[in-house]
Amino acid sequence: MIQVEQLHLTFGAGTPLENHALRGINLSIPEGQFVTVIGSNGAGKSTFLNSLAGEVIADQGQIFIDEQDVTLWPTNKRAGLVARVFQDPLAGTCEALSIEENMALALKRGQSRGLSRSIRSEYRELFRERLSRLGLGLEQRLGDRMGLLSGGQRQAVSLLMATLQPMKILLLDEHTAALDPKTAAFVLELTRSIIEEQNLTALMVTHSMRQALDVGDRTLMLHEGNIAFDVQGDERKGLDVPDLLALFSRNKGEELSDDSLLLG
Ligand SMILES: Nc1ncnc2c1ncn2[C@@H]1O[C@H](COP(=O)(O)OP(=O)(O)OP(=O)(O)O)[C@@H](O)[C@H]1O
Repeated sequence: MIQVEQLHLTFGAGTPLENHALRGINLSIPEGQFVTVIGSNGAGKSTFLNSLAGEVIADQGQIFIDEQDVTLWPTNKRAGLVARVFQDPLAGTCEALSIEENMALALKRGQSRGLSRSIRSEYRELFRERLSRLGLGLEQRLGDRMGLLSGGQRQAVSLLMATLQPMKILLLDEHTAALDPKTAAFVLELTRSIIEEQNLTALMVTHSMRQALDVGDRTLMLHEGNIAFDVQGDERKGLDVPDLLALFSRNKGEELSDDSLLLG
């Protein structure tokens, strides 16, 4: 469960480059809900995810995860609660390390213990079991360097790594955008099944309005650092891309000028 109250964040406050990126976001997401997040370039989507992950700390407002006030917690303290997968398949893994070393690091996320002691036979079995569900044969390649894997294989492993240890909140920042359509569909289906199996609360940023409606339980649109609309349940069912555009115009009193949102 995520509760966000009056969240504000300004970059470069008091300088000529001052940018009020988050402007009083209020949001409540129940446990197990899968929320898709859309919005034009610069709307504040990544900044919002960064604030949930603890990578940036809000200037005002509060964030609660499972009723704990995590507003001032740094990233490492939130590691047992929040995990992320980024757009760039290279971002979530270390290419010089093997698949099993990467997975061992993921298992130790937020802890200070070293890597060498962590790869034990019991973990290998767990890694093999998780990798085998991908159907990519990676369970036979535990010792291969991550750098040998394709972008889609790496992104699938990143997703497994993010969800390897118990956690509550999964943040996906356009994690399929750099993949070809077939691989993107595979990673998206994997995402869906992991979220469902582990009953995770998830936010997925996408630049495709179509994908935002096809996936998950609820769709939010951010605009200029705040929520322009928020649809779920019966209201969301049956909505099409033009309906989202109309919803935006109705709520904000302006037309959406960013065509990139219609992609996909
Ligand atoms: N570290 C930073 N320092 C200064 N300004 C920043 C920083 N990070 C983001 N911003 C600014 O905050 C605003 C929101 O950026 P953010 O990256 O959250 O947008 P976004 O909705 O994710 O956009 P995109 O779809 O282009 O990724 C933008 O104006 C951006 O330039």
